[in-house]
Amino acid sequence: MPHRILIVTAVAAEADSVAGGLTTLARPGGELPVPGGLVLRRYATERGGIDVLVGGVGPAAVAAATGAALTRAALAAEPYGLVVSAGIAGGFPGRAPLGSLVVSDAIVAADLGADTPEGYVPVEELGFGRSVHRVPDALTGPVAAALVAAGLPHTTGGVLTVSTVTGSAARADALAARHPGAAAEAMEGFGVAEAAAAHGAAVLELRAVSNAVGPRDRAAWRIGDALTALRAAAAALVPALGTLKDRPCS
Ligand SMILES: O=C(O)c1cccc(C(=O)CC[C@H]2O[C@@H](n3cnc4c(=O)[nH]cnc43)[C@H](O)[C@@H]2O)c1
Repeated sequence: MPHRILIVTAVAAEADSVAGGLTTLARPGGELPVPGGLVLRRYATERGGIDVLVGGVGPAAVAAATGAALTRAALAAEPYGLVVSAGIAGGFPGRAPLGSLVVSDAIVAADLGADTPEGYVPVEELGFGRSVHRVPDALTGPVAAALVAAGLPHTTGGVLTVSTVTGSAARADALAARHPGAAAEAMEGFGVAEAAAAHGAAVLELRAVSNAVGPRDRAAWRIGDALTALRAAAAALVPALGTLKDRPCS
């Protein structure tokens, strides 16, 4: 069975960057509707197909969209082996500078738990659910190597999924202390990961840093630079994506 990959972004600008990078090596294969008013943009490579989906902002919207795309693929007997959550993100200062890339070694729901007088308690400690998808080295390693080969600055680390963008130093410090391996925060990775895991697909998160995690400073955002980096990463990854083994996260 050919290797099939689904790349999920939150918004169209991110999907445009990914598509721009893919088309340096992959052939456009048209568009396909997905139930729920979604559209897949399709690309063909020598090793299999890559589909790009705009799944919406936030973990709930993107999980629903990713689930719809995965279900369509399963019903069509063309399941995805790998799902990639891609887009812009906030980078933790000192770990992921503006314009650089982050490859996930873990995808973490940073606020899926309970606040208690003793502090935050993740769902695992409450006795239900999970808040972490660990990404195997077999996925993270080749992707990071492809970015190195293309000369693209990157960090390998945890990517936090939040429902509220961090806007204060106190919140940034609390997240960094609770998740010392975190390199970036965004709003979709965990939703994509939950949908992928439900279908037995491997999952990876790839982020380009548009802003620092910390006090809100809209003037300091570098969304254009991040979208340019995302495009370069997509181009660099086409050969690597086709060689990755399908390994679900743990
Ligand atoms: O209004 C603000 O202060 C603000 C700051 C950063 C980002 C936003 C967004 O609405 C973008 C959300 C969108 O982009 C991803 N993203 C980018 N930077 C971050 C971040 O620092 N923390 C969380 N998400 C971020 C996210 O995945 C969404 O798709 C607003």
